[in-house]
Amino acid sequence: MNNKYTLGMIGLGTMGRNLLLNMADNGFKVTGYDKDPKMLKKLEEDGKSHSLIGFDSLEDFIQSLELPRRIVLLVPAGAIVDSVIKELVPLLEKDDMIIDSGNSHFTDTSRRATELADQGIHFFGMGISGGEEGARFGPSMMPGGDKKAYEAVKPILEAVSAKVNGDPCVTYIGPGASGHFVKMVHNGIEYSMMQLLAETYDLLKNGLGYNNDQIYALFEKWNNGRLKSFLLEVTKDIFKVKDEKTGGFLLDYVKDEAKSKGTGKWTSQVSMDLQLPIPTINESVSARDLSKFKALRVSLSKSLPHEGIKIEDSSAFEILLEQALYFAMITSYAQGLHLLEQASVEFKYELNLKEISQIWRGGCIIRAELLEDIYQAYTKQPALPHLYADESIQQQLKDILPGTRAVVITAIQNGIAVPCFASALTYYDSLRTASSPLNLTQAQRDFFGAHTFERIDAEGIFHADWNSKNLD
Ligand SMILES: NC(=O)C1=CN([C@@H]2O[C@H](COP(=O)(O)OP(=O)(O)OC[C@H]3O[C@@H](n4cnc5c(N)ncnc54)[C@H](OP(=O)(O)O)[C@@H]3O)[C@@H](O)[C@H]2O)C=CC1
Ligand SMILES: O=C(CO)[C@H](O)[C@H](O)COP(=O)(O)O
Repeated sequence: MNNKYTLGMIGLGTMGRNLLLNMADNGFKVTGYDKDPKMLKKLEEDGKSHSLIGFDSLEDFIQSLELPRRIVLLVPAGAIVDSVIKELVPLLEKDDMIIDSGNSHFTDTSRRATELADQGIHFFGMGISGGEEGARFGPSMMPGGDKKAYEAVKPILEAVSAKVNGDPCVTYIGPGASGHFVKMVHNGIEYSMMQLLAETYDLLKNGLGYNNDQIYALFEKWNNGRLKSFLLEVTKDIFKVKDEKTGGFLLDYVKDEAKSKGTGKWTSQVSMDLQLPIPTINESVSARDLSKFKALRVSLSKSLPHEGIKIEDSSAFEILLEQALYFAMITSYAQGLHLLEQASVEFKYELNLKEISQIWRGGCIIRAELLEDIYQAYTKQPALPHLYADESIQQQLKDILPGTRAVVITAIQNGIAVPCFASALTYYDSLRTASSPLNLTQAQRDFFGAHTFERIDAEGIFHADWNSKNLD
């Protein structure tokens, strides 16, 4: 009888431990390794009912796995992944598999896959989303790269993933580092949705003068409608939590400086490289970075004070704000999906946006009712050039556009910063404009740098002497 383990996890922190417990719940014979003995103890305590045990020796851990070995890494992204791989490789045999499930940068994943393939080891990058709860009870997973390696873990991944209408929230994403690329863009959308909820909070608190109980009630109402989503659900709950120290609301004592681990920034960086604009996601990255200038903000708030104008009709504004939030959520997904489409061409990822929207419907941080409509849009037209091109999305955008404009105008009049709301609206207006003013940009470039331009009435490349020509 084979007493070896089917799969081994390296890194038994928040994600690794919970994913391993989930695998054990689903009847898989699994084990883990962590360099921190406390993590092993915690795994064994939490996994008592499955007699789950871990190893504190990497050699023993590797020897305990059946061949070819299936090893999942859930360690912090970056240099740690390289150092774990370096330690692992001398202990592995040809055809063993390493699955990096952390938030690794996609270029690191490409490099590691190439280096390991040279040594006969199958490596693939797999984004995972859902946080602690998701890992424990059903995440969404985005595996890409070595298909043979994926096939070897597919039954395990399908069993532990979240399910929507019986469909597992995991699918083979595509070749190369596509799995990590898609997870990175997922996080870009996540940043944007989080910033939109923060701007909504600002408008309710500082525009309407709502207290935390009122905001909770409104978010709860919205979460029973088309805005229903994981992020709105957890955000609403934050408004209920009391601080043990002061007895007030904990949120009111949290410092307004947002941290980040890099995935949002990477999404913006690659969008610039691919010249595929995602301005609302970019604004959400900048908003976190701007928040870090707390001392400067405090000082400028004294020298540049602003008298806020209170919004009078709160009931009417609530309705408009719900529309604006929905508009900007659609736009956040639209930008992320557009970037995926471009990256698919550029990096030959063979991405299937229908399947990606399908596996995002459950388990992950950006899961939302709206993803069902998005999934339907890509089911109807797999080659949809942009989410805005879908008729049913267009109908929804038309209905909520006036409300969105009203909210952005009101915010600007009241001096409330709404970078993501404003940018979503401006993105929409830019994309629905057949004749943009960028003919002027081309003329300027040709004027000062002889950069040439194209004409709308003739083929070819042109240059003009703008200094003297046709002066009236
Ligand atoms: N937390 C989340 O919600 C999500 C996280 N991720 C990604 O998953 C990855 C893991 O995240 P998370 O579980 O939160 O991180 P944690 O820090 O909770 O867990 C990582 C674990 O790996 C251990 N570790 C570090 N170096 C080694 C090593 N050389 N050998 C063995 N074990 C090691 C750490 O030990 P020690 O602490 O002693 O260093 C720790 O126990 C990251 O890439 C993260 O970005 C992805 C989706 C969601
Ligand atoms: O991947 C995730 C969820 O999908 C993580 O929660 C993510 O690392 C959070 O990112 P950041 O720390 O930059 O806010």
